[in-house]
Amino acid sequence: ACGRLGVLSSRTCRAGAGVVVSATRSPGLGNAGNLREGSNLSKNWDLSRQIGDEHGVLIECRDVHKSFGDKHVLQGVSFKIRHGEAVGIIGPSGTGKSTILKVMAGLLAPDKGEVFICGKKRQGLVSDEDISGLRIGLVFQSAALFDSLNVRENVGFLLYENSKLSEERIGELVTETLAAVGLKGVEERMPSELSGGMKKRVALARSIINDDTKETIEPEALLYDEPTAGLDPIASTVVEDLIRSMHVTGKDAMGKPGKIASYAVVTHQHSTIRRAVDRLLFLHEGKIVWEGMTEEFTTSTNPIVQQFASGSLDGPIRYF
Ligand SMILES: Nc1ncnc2c1ncn2[C@@H]1O[C@H](COP(=O)(O)OP(=O)(O)OP(=O)(O)O)[C@@H](O)[C@H]1O
Repeated sequence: ACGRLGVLSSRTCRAGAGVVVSATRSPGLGNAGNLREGSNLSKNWDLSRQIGDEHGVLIECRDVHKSFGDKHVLQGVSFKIRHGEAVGIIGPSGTGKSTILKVMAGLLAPDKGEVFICGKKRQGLVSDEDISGLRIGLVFQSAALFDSLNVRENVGFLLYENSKLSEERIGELVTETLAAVGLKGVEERMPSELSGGMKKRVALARSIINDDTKETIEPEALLYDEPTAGLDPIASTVVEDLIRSMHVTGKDAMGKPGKIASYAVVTHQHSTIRRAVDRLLFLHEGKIVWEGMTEEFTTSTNPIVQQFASGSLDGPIRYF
């Protein structure tokens, strides 16, 4: 056991709610990417400057492979996420979307290929590295709150376990962070007393809370695994807007500027694609088969994208 709450091993404490990895800070850059589709994109971005350009790249996966037993899940996945980007990762079930998030977060090591964080090649897993520089938070699909801890202990978990802050200061930070995600007066509630949407917001608060006495404070990249799964349309909108509001381009529930430099969202929900992301990566059979801006998703002529966008049973994607 580790820390004041004493419920998990120290390794789990570090790699659990908010993953923190080593890297250096990088300068800002607007939305961009190695865009394979998109005739009218050049009016928005100087592509000749940005394609192949390493400037502003926070996370890069290069030819990443990952197998579980004889299942070759990731079969050469390559992409870049730049500073300022809001990226969606979509694709059929079981195609490896959660797996690539865990690889990016440093919770899973690729069998082959590399992950670069701000241009620096990651060696090993996040728990083996020093904590400094770019922080990557992973918000799990299930919200993954600890059932035996109340909201305050869940949100403050990493600080109770790993920081030297007083309990009083952690309590204040928890309240401030809950307010940033639009929650008030729920600190002493147990997870079982919250709705699904509230649980997701508590999980978001846990991934953005910071020890404000440390030099490197907030996570700069957040990875969300199906943040709106199982929510009704209105609760989904609340979470989608919250994700946007925490981005550098948005304002949080308290009207303060967002602090998250970039984020990636795995989702199956059209509303989340439309509302919370700007650029999409389509993963199918272990590879990125399409990249494009969100508005191109419904107009793409790529048969895989067309089938996925329409939900048709006819097309290259087969489940049975
Ligand atoms: N730790 C593991 N051990 C064994 N198999 C695994 C493990 N993690 C994932 N898999 C398998 O890898 C494949 C990809 O899983 P993953 O969760 O990444 O897919 P996904 O695209 O996120 O799916 P969904 O959209 O249904 O959530 C699945 O077949 C899954 O069963």
